[in-house]
Amino acid sequence: MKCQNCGSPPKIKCAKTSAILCAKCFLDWFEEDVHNTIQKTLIFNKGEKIAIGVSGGKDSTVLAHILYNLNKRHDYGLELVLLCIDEGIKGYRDDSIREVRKNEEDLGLPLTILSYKDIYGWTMDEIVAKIGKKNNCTFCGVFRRQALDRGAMKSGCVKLVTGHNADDIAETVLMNVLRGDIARLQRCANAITGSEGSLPRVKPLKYSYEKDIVMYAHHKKLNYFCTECIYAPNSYRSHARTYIKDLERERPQCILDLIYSAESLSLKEDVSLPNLTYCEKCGYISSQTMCKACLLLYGLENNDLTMGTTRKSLSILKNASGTKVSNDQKCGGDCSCEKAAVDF
Ligand SMILES: Nc1ncnc2c1ncn2[C@@H]1O[C@H](COP(=O)(O)OP(=O)(O)OP(=O)(O)O)[C@@H](O)[C@H]1O
Repeated sequence: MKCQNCGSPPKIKCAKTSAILCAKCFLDWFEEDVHNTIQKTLIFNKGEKIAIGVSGGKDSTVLAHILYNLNKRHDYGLELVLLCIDEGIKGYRDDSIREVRKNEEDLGLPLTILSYKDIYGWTMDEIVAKIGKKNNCTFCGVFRRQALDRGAMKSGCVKLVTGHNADDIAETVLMNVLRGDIARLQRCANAITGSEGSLPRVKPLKYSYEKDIVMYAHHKKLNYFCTECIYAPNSYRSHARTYIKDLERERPQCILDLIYSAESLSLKEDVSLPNLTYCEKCGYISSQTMCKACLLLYGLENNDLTMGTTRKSLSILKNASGTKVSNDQKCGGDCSCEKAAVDF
């Protein structure tokens, strides 16, 4: 067998295309594939300041390196900065932050680290000590989403880039189908998400397969942290992930097809979307009078250990604000393991 591109001894089978390539041709192909996504989806404009959300994991590490290289090679004209959120999870995030710092050194990009403790007054370790492991992913996802937004805005960035890959998005599509969440289903596969008032979030790896990302990191010898969050439960997402991995073994194209299916959807006119306003407490964009993070903090501070369940949140929100609330005030966020299939 030979590399299909240059005839050298082959090393890698691309998960996305099934092509057999040598390491060099694979690395070139992978970078150009991400470049094509960026070109096709028009996610950047020249001169923009962009925050890259870096957790120290493989996806965001690969994302930071590729964006850095493509920005120079193709003259995107972007000003790139790194943004890391420290959730306060000992034995997990403190270790991954060490990898983030290595990326900072390797790339020479400015890094900002913001902590839940500073923003919300609580670490995830403290939250879990209080509420247990059952709903902790809801807190983490909601808090991280806001923290990333706040961090990026504070640094003067106009967009936030995340390392969500094709597998992540296919899982989210499937979860939204299974939950019948049509509004999220329609937008969860977009390359740019985010509504008025919150920063646009972009996903340049949305068509990149997880297996190819791992191969890229391996052959580029990138440092990354690869331990699952110690608080991640047996979540709904992990079932979707297992199911898609099984399907992928039979037919690798299924990951892209799930994404294409969601991209092709359009909402019927009678599907109503929430109106956006600003949180009365903290001023963050919200579809209710109190944003999700303030609602969760309210529950924590008032010793309501059942907070995070939709019904309970709804009743607390009603009591706290005296206003009418809709079913949109569900748990949500960007944590990969939490039960809701949120758009990011
Ligand atoms: N603590 C964090 N700080 C900054 N960005 C984060 C953080 N956690 C997640 N993100 C962003 O959200 C994306 C998806 O989150 P996910 O939970 O899948 O990350 P991960 O599995 O910890 O790491 P990675 O996606 O980098 O492999 C990440 O690629 C990253 O861009």
